[in-house]
Amino acid sequence: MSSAFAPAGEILLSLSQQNGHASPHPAASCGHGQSHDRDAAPAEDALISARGLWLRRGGRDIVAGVDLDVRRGEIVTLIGPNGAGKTTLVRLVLGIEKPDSGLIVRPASTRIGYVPQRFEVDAAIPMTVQGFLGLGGSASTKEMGSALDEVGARRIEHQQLSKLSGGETQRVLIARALLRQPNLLILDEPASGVDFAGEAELYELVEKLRDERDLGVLLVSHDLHVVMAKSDRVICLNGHVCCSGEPEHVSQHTEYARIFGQQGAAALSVYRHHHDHAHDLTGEPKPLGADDTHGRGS
Ligand SMILES: Nc1ncnc2c1ncn2[C@@H]1O[C@H](COP(=O)(O)OP(=O)(O)OP(=O)(O)O)[C@@H](O)[C@H]1O
Repeated sequence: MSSAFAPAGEILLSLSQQNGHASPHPAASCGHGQSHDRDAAPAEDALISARGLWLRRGGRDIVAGVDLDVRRGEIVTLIGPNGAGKTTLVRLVLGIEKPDSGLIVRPASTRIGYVPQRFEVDAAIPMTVQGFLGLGGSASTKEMGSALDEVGARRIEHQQLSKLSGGETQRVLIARALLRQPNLLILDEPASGVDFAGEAELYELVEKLRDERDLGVLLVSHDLHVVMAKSDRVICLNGHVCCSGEPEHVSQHTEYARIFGQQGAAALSVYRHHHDHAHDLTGEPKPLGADDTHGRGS
């Protein structure tokens, strides 16, 4: 295995192909806005770029020839069936896992805030939300309060972590990620363990943070309705990239239809028909406002 590191931490990892990998999976070229050309240069304006990532474990390719770019101000969502390699791809992007081959470029200016898929709280260890946010000691009480304000969780500042609901826990984890002042937020299934209404609210929150902070967002989600409503680009993964691009394009791709069937087709139409109103967090209709720049409603 060979590796090359560029100055100033720009190229995190560049490995030549190993383990007898052939060329990228043939289905990884659907031409829906995401490049899958092994020779394509990483995007210059991306917060993070990956080219030709491969990870092989237990005799099979878990991530096979995947390209990825996330830029400021866009929400990119990874979808795919269980075991498709979504979390593994996130781990590769974060540098937690090392690919067998491929290239990951992260400019020195990129600051990542990460919200993990699972977070176990040991009820035997007493810790308030504020105490948790203060772990590591770099944030002031004011900064912690302000991050909790931003995620709509100020009122639980002094509650025990172990007593929080799923949605509250996710908000606290997002607040913790914001304390790093990220320009790239990576969330692995932020709505797992959250009910339907809470899920919609969480994605509203992610969209609000993207808008207000001009963040790039890389999201893993199973909820196709929300994905299709909130994402600027979708990457449908099944080891390799089945298809990718704007939600409309992805929804018309045969691989997407094969994986998600009727449920997948319905997911887009629910959100992308023309409409003259939006809905608030309680589901009540409201007029389209100036902030409904994406024209998304229900
Ligand atoms: N270190 C490893 N060794 C062997 N297999 C692994 C390893 N890491 C992940 N896998 C396998 O790779 C596959 C992809 O896992 P991953 O968690 O990335 O999928 P996912 O798309 O996030 O799934 P889910 O939607 O269920 O969360 C799974 O079958 C998993 O068991």
